[in-house]
Amino acid sequence: MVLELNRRFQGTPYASRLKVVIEGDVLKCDLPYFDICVANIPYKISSLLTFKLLSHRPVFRCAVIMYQQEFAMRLVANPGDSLYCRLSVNTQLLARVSHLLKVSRNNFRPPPKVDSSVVRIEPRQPLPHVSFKEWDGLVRICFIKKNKTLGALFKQKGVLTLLEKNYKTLQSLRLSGNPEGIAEGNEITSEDINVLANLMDDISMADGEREDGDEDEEMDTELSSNMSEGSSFKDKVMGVLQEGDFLDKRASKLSQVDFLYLLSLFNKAGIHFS
Ligand SMILES: C[S@+](CC[C@H](N)C(=O)[O-])C[C@H]1O[C@@H](n2cnc3c(N)ncnc32)[C@H](O)[C@@H]1O
Repeated sequence: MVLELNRRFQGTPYASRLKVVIEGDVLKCDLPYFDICVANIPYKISSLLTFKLLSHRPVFRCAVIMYQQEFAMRLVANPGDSLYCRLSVNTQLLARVSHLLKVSRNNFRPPPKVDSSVVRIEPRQPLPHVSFKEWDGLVRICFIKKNKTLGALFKQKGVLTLLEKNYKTLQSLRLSGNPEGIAEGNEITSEDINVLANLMDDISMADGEREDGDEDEEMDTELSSNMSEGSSFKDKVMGVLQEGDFLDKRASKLSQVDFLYLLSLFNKAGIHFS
């Protein structure tokens, strides 16, 4: 991995530090200030390294990284694309990502088993004002099955039980006058992004293949509920979706702005995801 400092240092005593070489595990070492990162990375650390870079402060200008092609296509996927997933939404919250070029496995001797792609990552400046835990909590639910309507997803007992538990906890914190425990929509912090890096750890290359799996049924059984049909909390959740015209929408087609709007509607109704 090559980290490059700004060209304005050229001709100054700092010129010898224009490029930095650090020996060590990139996931464990502290990275210095840098403007540009160019890297051909081991693909198994794709998520962790990407979110480590995105949590680095001060924010870098640009990273050009080679990934396994399917991972790269998921990073840059747009709403409606078949590979659009939680990884795309979370990365694009923090950065503008663009696909630069495909690199066939036949460009290497011996050829590896997979094709590659080079992607450019430019962190957003400023970062959006959102609690990342809240954001990812919402996105996680919406992508349990990305082609299912949000109305159907949020009706699941497991989802309602989880949200009602958060809701009641926050209500009692408010009543007990302990607002510190209450999650507010605030500026994204590097702590938030570290949370993200850990969450992303379980977004494996197989994530896209899970879209028609049984995760929603798993949630139903894992989080058993006493909630009766037509309970007032369920009505509250459905009311939020209706207010934003989200009942018949599907995560596979929602943009960043849609997710931010939906999160703001839930939070306004006192419903939180973390
Ligand atoms: C240039 S190769 C690219 C390999 C190819 N993209 C792949 O995934 O098989 C990656 C280089 O990163 C090094 N490497 C592996 N894990 C690392 C880590 N955690 N920190 C720093 N370098 C690492 C390897 O020794 C290797 O030289």
